[in-house]
Amino acid sequence: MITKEYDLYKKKSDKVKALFKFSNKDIPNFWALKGVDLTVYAGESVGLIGINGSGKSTLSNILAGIIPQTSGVLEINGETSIIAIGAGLKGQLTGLENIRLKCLMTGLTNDEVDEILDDIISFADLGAFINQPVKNYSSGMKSRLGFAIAVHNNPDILIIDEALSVGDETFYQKCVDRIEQFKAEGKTIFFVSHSLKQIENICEKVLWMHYGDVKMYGDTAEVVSEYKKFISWFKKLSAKEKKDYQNEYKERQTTFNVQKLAEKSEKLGKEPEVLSGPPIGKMSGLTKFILLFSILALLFMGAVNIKGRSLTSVMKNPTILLEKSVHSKK
Ligand SMILES: Nc1ncnc2c1ncn2[C@@H]1O[C@H](COP(=O)(O)OP(=O)(O)OP(=O)(O)O)[C@@H](O)[C@H]1O
Repeated sequence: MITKEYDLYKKKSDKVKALFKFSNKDIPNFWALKGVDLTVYAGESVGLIGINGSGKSTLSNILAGIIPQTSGVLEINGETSIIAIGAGLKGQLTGLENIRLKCLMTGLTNDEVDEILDDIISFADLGAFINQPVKNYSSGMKSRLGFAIAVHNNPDILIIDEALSVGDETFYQKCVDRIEQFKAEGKTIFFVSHSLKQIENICEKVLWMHYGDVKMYGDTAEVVSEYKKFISWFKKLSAKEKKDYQNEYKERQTTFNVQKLAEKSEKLGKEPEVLSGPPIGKMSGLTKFILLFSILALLFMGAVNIKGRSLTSVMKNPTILLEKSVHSKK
């Protein structure tokens, strides 16, 4: 059961302040994922759908290893590669430099990059723009470059987050052909899109995310049909009803907690596992106390050392730390 909790600090300094507070009550938090439990097999292509803010990108970034989950075990068999508009591309570098950089980062040698360079350039089909800084690219051009690099790195799991919604029809078809080839090779595809047409075209299965929960997971036709019913029901609501509905679900995302996760897991017969520690401001009072005590002890030992005094003499008379150091007296 994967969860993702974000801290909603207004300023970075609030995060530091939170470290010195022994109560965690006032720290605003938000559960973007409230326990996602899913098994996807090699060769499957899974579409991720849901209204804005339902958790699709959060889930795909966790799958790609870009951000860590707050709790839950994620078992990934193989290399992942994510294509999101502009993700991982460096704006100051040219398209060509970005290709080399991203390929080297995935472990290829310079010689190996040279071997696939022409193919990537030809797939991206950016003409002279390949030598321009990526910051001058349109979103469609960034998507072309991202897609070309990702597919040539030959991942086992390809995650495509809205990257095909900005390209033109010709490029879209070229990507679909490549995705079909990937599927035939037994690779797994996660495809995030607001275009149900694209989802129906590419995916056999669909995961419908709804305010951090899995609303439905199953065959594309079935899930898309239920999703369409929901969208048309939602559209018919008055502006106030829509707002109330959204507020109610958002509220559930702020009041969610480990206890509720445990209850949910129990219902599903699952054991919740907390992997990573809580965000720093959310550590328990005792942990914060131990951490602060250790920092103060280190600073104290540092000061004793700098002053050239023995620990016992400082313990007997701490004010000698304020005197000139023993070294400077010499
Ligand atoms: N870094 C962050 N800090 C705080 N909240 C975040 C952060 N990233 C995402 N969120 C919140 O988590 C929720 C899920 O966001 P996410 O981007 O995963 O949704 P999405 O389904 O991909 O939305 P969209 O369709 O608009 O792209 C949203 O309410 C968003 O505001």
